[in-house]
Amino acid sequence: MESHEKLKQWQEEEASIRPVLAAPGVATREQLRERSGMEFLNDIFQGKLPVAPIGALMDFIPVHADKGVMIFQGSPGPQHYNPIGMVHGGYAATLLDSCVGCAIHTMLPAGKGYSTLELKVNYIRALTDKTGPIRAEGRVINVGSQVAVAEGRITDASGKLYAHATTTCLVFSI
Ligand SMILES: CC(C)(COP(=O)(O)OP(=O)(O)OC[C@H]1O[C@@H](n2cnc3c(N)ncnc32)[C@H](O)[C@@H]1OP(=O)(O)O)[C@@H](O)C(=O)NCCC(=O)NCCSC(=O)Cc1ccccc1
Repeated sequence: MESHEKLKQWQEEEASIRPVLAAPGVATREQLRERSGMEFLNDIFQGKLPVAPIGALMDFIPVHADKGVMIFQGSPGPQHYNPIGMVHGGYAATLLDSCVGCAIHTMLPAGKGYSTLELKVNYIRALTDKTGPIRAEGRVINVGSQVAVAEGRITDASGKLYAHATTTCLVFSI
């Protein structure tokens, strides 16, 4: 697909998903415990559970979840800058932490939770307010009974890579 077609597709997908999402908030422990990771994320997509407040703060949304895969989309703007002229590294780190963690969550059964133990980010090229929509795509590498690992990549609609990450998460009963 040509990059301008992909850009249009990304913009249309974001426009169709945003109105369905519920207000930002935090699920109760019971809502978390009784759903598998896929059920939990599907309920967020259907507006039955709140979206993450960090997404509202930093202006990114979930756009896709499947077994082992999670994608967020955002458009970096002036509010995300550091004082030296490009998007703060925390923006990419936040999207990458989100997509790799949720990718792991898609593999967990009901009654299991997770938390990031470690995140390693490589910044390949600077994000700016001209970059346009970007996607952070997380993919599971392995999910064990106690430890899960995943990787994530931030790209624009032309496929240009901006940052990538690996994570180690703890898996535990909730
Ligand atoms: C530049 C480099 C570090 C090294 O790249 P190289 O190994 O030499 O690789 P390569 O030559 O392949 O170039 C790759 C791309 O880089 C571009 N480019 C190259 N040289 C320059 C240059 N001199 N100036 C500008 N751009 C340059 C080049 O055109 C190409 O892009 P293109 O293919 O044309 O689209 C690159 O990895 C990078 O920008 N990473 C992102 C770092 C980042 O955003 N960190 C997070 C923010 S920091 C933060 O927030 C901390 C903080 C907090 C609070 C307060 C203050 C600070």
